[in-house]
Amino acid sequence: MAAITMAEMWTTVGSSIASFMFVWTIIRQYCPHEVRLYLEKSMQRLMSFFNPYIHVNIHEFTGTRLNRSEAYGAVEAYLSTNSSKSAKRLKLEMEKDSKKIVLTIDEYGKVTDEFQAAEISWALRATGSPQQSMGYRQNSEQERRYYQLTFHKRYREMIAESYLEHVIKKGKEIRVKNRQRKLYTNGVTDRFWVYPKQSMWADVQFEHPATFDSVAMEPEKKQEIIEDLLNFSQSKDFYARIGKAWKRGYLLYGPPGTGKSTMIAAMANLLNYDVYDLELTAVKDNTELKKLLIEITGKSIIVIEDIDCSLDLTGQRKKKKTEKETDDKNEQEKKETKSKVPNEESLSKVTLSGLLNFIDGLWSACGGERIIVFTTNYVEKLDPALIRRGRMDKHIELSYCTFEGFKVLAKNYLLVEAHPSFETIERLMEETKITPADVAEALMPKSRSEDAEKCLSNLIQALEEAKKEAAMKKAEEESREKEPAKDDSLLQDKKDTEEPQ
Ligand SMILES: Nc1ncnc2c1ncn2[C@@H]1O[C@H](COP(=O)(O)OP(=O)(O)OP(=O)(O)O)[C@@H](O)[C@H]1O
Ligand SMILES: [Mg+2]
Repeated sequence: MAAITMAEMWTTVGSSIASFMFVWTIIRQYCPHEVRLYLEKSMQRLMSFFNPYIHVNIHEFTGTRLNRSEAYGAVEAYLSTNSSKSAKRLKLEMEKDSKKIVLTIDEYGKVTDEFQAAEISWALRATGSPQQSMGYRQNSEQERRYYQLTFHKRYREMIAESYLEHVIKKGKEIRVKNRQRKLYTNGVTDRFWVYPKQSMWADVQFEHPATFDSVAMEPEKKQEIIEDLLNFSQSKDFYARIGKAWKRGYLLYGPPGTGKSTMIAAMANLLNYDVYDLELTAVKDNTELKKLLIEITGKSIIVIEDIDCSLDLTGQRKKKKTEKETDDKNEQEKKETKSKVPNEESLSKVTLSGLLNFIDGLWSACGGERIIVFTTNYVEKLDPALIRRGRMDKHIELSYCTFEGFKVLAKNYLLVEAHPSFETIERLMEETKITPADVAEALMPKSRSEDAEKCLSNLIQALEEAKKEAAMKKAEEESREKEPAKDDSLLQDKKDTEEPQ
């Protein structure tokens, strides 16, 4: 009797489910969109009464904002790392400003995640009607996508307190890693005055291939710089604790061709930062400098190349003090800078104080996580205030090529780590000065037939020529030094012979 009742009961349940499904299908197909939404919501409410699972929705667009929500973007990036392993419905995306293609779950696709032994599931859903969706323009009728996070209610606290933070943090990191980095320049500022709403910076994709592996310098020094940079990029909390803006200044100095610009590219590639190449001579005045600064985002390197030639920043303070100094000295100074600074006065009114404010004034703290790099060939010409620690925190000298530096270049250019000619090269490098740029040029195969052997002999030849040239220069200088003495002695002789008369 009981068995018959059970069978009957299951039949009744089965047929009720079937009729419900039938009615639901009719509703989905024929009911107006608003009615369907209303019924769906009511159903969800009813189900959630018995359901131990909690849902959290992260919408692509919130309120009236036309921009995608940051949280949605972060979740999407986070899910792109594990969804390809477990989800069955995937979609391929390539966001604007992203250099990578990403696979994320497609609409109605699902993916599971594990965190502190809790099983969490993610799904991509959409409300509204897809037919009416028009790109990013939103209204209540259009399709709105959202990620739905589902977990058991016993994990409520853990999810709210740590899991969501973990997802957003990881997602942001992935987005930063995947984004296409930019190289900005202010060389075309005129367009700002024509179209005031446009950015003062023009940009191109940053694609410099230099890395610290390709920079020729002593391994210990290189390691120290890498650690310094990595330490800076991970020290947000430290800077907040000590009450200092999250930025760091590097002064790279040394003769031309020793790798200053190469190192900046390597820094940007190491930290995944954008590069803002600031052309000071194209900045009209201090106000414009401030405007440029405000537009610079975080995770960026601001570069001012050849700071000694950019403007007469070296002299402006001193000029006031030394007005009474002899005209000769001023003439000499003018001659020294003239060749490097064409029409500087007519181009820019940026002052030293404007630049000092740019580096560490109140405005410099907007944005955070910035590195400022100055490069110069003549560190001694710079105003001490400009390069004092706190402004330029780390001074790095890039100098002539050492044997260690050569070994890096030989490995990169020729794939050679040891060779009988290395001994000669080491000896010659101790005897003469050669820039890494010259070494790199000598090691570069000039035709397909040039092998490592030939390139190394090219370098030996270049070193020998540099040695001869240096010897000749030295001899010339010595003879020039002796000449006045010779003249003096001739004069003395003449005097001696004239005196008895
Ligand atoms: N330390 C280095 N390691 C690797 N390559 C280098 C190094 N120095 C120079 N080079 C090579 O020489 C070329 C010129 O170097 P770079 O432009 O970095 O020199 P620089 O110090 O910025 O010179 P300048 O003072 O004239 O601007 C680069 O393209 C690079 O190939
Ligand atoms: Mg350079």
